[in-house]
Amino acid sequence: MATNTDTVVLFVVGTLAATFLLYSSGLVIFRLCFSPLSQFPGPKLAAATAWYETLVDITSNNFHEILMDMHKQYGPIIRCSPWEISINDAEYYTKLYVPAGIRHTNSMVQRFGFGLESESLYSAVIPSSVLNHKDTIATTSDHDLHQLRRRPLEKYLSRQGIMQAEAVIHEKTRLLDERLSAMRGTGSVVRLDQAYSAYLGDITIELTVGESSRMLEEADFAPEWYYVFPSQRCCKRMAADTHRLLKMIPMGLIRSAYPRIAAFKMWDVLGRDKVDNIKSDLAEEVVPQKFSFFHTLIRSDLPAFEKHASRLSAEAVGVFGGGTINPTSALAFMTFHILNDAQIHRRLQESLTEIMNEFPQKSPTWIELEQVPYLAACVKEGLRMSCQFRRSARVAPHTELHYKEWVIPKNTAVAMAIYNMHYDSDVFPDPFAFKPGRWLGDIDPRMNRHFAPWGKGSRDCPGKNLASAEMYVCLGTLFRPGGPFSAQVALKDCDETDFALLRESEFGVFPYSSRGLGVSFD
Ligand code: HEM
Repeated sequence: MATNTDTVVLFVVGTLAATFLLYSSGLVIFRLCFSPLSQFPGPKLAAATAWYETLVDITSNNFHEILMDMHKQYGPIIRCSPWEISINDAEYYTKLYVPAGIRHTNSMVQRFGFGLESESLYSAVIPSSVLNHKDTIATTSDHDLHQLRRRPLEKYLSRQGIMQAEAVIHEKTRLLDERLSAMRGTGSVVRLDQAYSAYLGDITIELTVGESSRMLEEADFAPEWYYVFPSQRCCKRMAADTHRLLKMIPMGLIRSAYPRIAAFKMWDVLGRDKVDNIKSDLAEEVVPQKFSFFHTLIRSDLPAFEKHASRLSAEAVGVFGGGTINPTSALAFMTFHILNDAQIHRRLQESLTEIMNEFPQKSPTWIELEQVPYLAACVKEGLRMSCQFRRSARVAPHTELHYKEWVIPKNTAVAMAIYNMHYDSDVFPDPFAFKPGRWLGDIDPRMNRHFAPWGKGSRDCPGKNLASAEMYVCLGTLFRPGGPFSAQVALKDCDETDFALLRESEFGVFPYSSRGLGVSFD
């Protein structure tokens, strides 16, 4: 027999369930019939609830493909979530992703599931407040604050800025070249992807905080730094509290128990330590060994709240990550495909004969290497394929946007996926194949319009010149005739499956089970 308490519990649960149902139905009816976006075409399910995309993210991670199919079915402009429009028309890319001088652009604060706000699904799992990452350039939504934060980095990493700092790239490239060349004929096997992450980490850290981290000199190329990336993805699946706990456990203990997690912590600690060092150097008027971004930033006239230690260390972590993760994936991806195809390998080597003929007495500059057509073709093809897979929506807070006959209300999130443009089979036939030759000769002019590996506008990649210089100098040096890859090198314990880009992250990443880029020098 039901007691009074049971009746009360049943009543409360029933009322809550009914309220929830009523609220959800009302919300769905509003979104489908009365929202200012209700006139836009697209699947009703995606317009009704963001749980649709959230569930795809959790189960199959292929929303970018589903989005492409939606465009095929409903046309170039669709509503892809309750609050977001997606456009698939490369001609519109530069109209949406505009420089700061053209109009104000906020980034979209991502929402998921019930519509909770979060920078991404990732930071919904580990809130950015836990990582202190919410105050970085990349995670600042408001246009004005974003510009204030971004301008100094943009200037420091401009084409001119990188040309001045190029000596660091050449110095590290020679070191990498010497280490790999010394292995020739020894039968040694090296994890080239780890070597690249040490190389890129050393350059980024030296340029941004003025001191070398010397990972390239370590016997095994500092695998901890390399594992920061997969460990970040591993932590992504954990609860926020796990990360909070991690912060309390001594580094040595974690390192011995689970080195990959130690890498994640190391990243955080490094950001804080470097910023603290610079602050105390500046207080004691110690002259830095090398000019650096953070020295300039801390000395600049930015408002004091912008120079708060926790914000700056979060920014440092962001720049170290941006400077290592994407370029490592891109370089390893390109190197795999070049080594995996004897014809591409031979052609690249031949194309470098003339420009590299005075090496090591003289290294050609990044700008000179950009002029080698086949090298440029390999870099472009690699960037086309290892691009950003998720879309980055932009919001024009003060103006309506116009696309063909459509008027998009102001303050609406509008996105265009780089993936849709880079993998469009009309423009790039056989888009999943690495074919540098497609970039040579009289190319379809649409290819350049579809190509946006760095994004565009006021929030494009500020590291594009640095990354580009690194890729040209590194590939040009290592693949030159007489270089480390001109002797008997073979891919070791890896094949295409290890480099099949996963779309689960912002950018295409290698599968978690990837055996990495093993190369043997026989
Ligand atoms: C192959 C190498 C790289 C690729 C393909 C790449 C690509 C991108 C893209 C597409 C964006 C725009 C994301 C968006 O629209 O939401 C971006 C943003 C960013 N990248 Fe890169 N990047 C690379 C290397 C670097 C490097 C070397 C650095 C730093 C030294 C860096 C730092 C950043 C930062 C801080 C942002 C955020 C910019 C903002 O929100 O204003 N990236 N990157």
